[in-house]
Amino acid sequence: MDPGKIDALEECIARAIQEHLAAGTLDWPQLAGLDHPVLRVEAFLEDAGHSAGSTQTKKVASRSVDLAGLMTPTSLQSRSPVALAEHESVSTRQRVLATDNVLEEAPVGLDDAVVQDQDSPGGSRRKGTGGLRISQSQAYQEDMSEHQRRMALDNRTFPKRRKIVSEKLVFQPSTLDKLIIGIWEQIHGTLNLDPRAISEQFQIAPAVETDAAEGRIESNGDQLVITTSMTSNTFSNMNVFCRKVTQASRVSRSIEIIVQARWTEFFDEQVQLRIAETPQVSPTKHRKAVFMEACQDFGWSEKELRNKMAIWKGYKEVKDAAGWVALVFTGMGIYRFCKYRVEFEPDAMRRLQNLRKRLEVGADTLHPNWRKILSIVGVSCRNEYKGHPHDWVVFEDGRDPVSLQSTYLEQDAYFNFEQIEESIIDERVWGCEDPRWIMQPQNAVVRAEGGYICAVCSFQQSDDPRVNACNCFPRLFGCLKRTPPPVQIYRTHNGKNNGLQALVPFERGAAIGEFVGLVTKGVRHLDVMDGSTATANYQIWQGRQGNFTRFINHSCKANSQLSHFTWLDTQRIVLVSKGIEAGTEITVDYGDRYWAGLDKICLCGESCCRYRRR
Ligand SMILES: C[S@@+](CC[C@H](N)C(=O)[O-])C[C@H]1O[C@@H](n2cnc3c(N)ncnc32)[C@H](O)[C@@H]1O
Repeated sequence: MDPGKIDALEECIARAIQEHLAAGTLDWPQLAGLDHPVLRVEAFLEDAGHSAGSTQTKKVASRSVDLAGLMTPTSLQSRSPVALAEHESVSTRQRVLATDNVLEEAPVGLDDAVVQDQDSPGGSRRKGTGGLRISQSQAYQEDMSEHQRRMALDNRTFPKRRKIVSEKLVFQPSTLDKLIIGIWEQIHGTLNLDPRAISEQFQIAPAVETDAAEGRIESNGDQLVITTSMTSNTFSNMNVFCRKVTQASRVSRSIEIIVQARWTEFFDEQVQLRIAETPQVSPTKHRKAVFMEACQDFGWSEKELRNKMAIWKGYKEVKDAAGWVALVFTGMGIYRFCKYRVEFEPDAMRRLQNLRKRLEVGADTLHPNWRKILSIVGVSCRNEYKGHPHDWVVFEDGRDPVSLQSTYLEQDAYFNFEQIEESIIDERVWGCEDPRWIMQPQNAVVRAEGGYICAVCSFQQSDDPRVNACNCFPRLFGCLKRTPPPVQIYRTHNGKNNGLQALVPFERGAAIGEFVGLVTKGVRHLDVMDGSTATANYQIWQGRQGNFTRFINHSCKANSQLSHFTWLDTQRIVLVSKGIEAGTEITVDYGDRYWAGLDKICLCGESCCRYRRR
């Protein structure tokens, strides 16, 4: 089919539907019995082609027509007061959408069908005029309560990927900051601490002769020689092998550090034991004797061991403050941190202490086997935190995390929240259709071959990483397996209940996650995200299902933004960073409509706050 012709036809069909319905008010008495009749009109265009089996069907129009707005005064008269009240509120609501001009195409039918007659006394007489355009009239007093709690998207372009010079980040991140960020990155990384995987890794790592299907790794004297040809099969084997070796070396780094920290404890215990046995000898002498014994066993010089011990002592101090979890998941930063000891002051240690439980939440939920590695140093402990990392609410002051559910039970005894990765379509509302579907002209040709072109970068999109070339949001679409991002739900200290905190920095333009929930419609007086395409208006409700984006608070000077992005012809709402520092609260601007008439005041604390007063 010629895409140009289809577009023209689509236009005609849509106009024909509109004109037909706009031709006059509906005088169907049967409508009177319904509270809020909505007619859904869908049009499909089929090109049967010349040969059998080449039929192509294409949806060209999808409209929801609010029949309430097209009813004549006669049919309205016979309706109940409740229905009339509903009718009033619907008309007001739709006007709000129209005047805000948020929807490119609001549900048709009502806005121009019911207009205020300015000439009549009191201005309240209604007249049916038909017509399906979005009203520009502002004559109605808006009923703010009708559209409050509805978040709007920021339709400006995505934040550009450049690093902003932060007001606070005048200095480079301190070594402690680097250490902490390194730990969070490991926790949210691919470290595999499953004992079976570890033993497999350790079998392959020291195995000098490993026969990958076509590649071969052999020992040549004291060198490793890798003979392999770069065919895709061999490359794939090499990828697996390289990943295993890298994993093994990361795991062995974790083991090395926990063993060295534990050895330091053994050393001190040994000194204490000797002092207890022969108290007449001075502690310094005992210490020296134990030290010399160790030098001999290690085969190292005094200087060598002394230097190493200084660093290992640092490991132990980090462990005493932040727990074993900090050592198991530590990045390379710990060596520098312990070697130079520039930040080993009480404040830093307190900061690490306050992180301990939070790190454990991340490690227990993302790496349920991590504690097993501690058996190497004779420590046994069970996981404390089960489920999803975002099933827990953490505290900045180091208090024990609490279950997410427990933080809402007071307001809602039946509160529960299912963590989901992809939005769920509310079938009662949409049947088996996804209202987020977008017909992108540039995909008219490639779609027939199963392809999709990104409207932003013009490269091909695919869930298969080998085919995908769109790199707009690689963390979310097309490239990597999605894992929970390094963020935690935490208890805010300024009355906003829970909020979302960034554990690592998110550079400007980076996607943090997708706003997912139940894709529905018609939710009122609850927090929802309004979304719209050219053919449908929908809402995403996160009341019972969703992800961490459900817990983002508003700020009048937000550090992230919710924007549209079309992935595989389906509109997605993506949380994009505007430049976020590690340890700060992630915020978005809910927009005016959310706060309009809402019985709450904004606690963002910014000098530019727009909703400080009711
Ligand atoms: C989407 S929820 C965000 C998570 C919420 N704080 C919670 O604990 O579930 C939106 C609600 O959070 C609160 N909130 C978010 N931002 C706020 C702000 N800047 N000032 C006051 N309350 C805020 C309001 O109660 C608002 O209705």
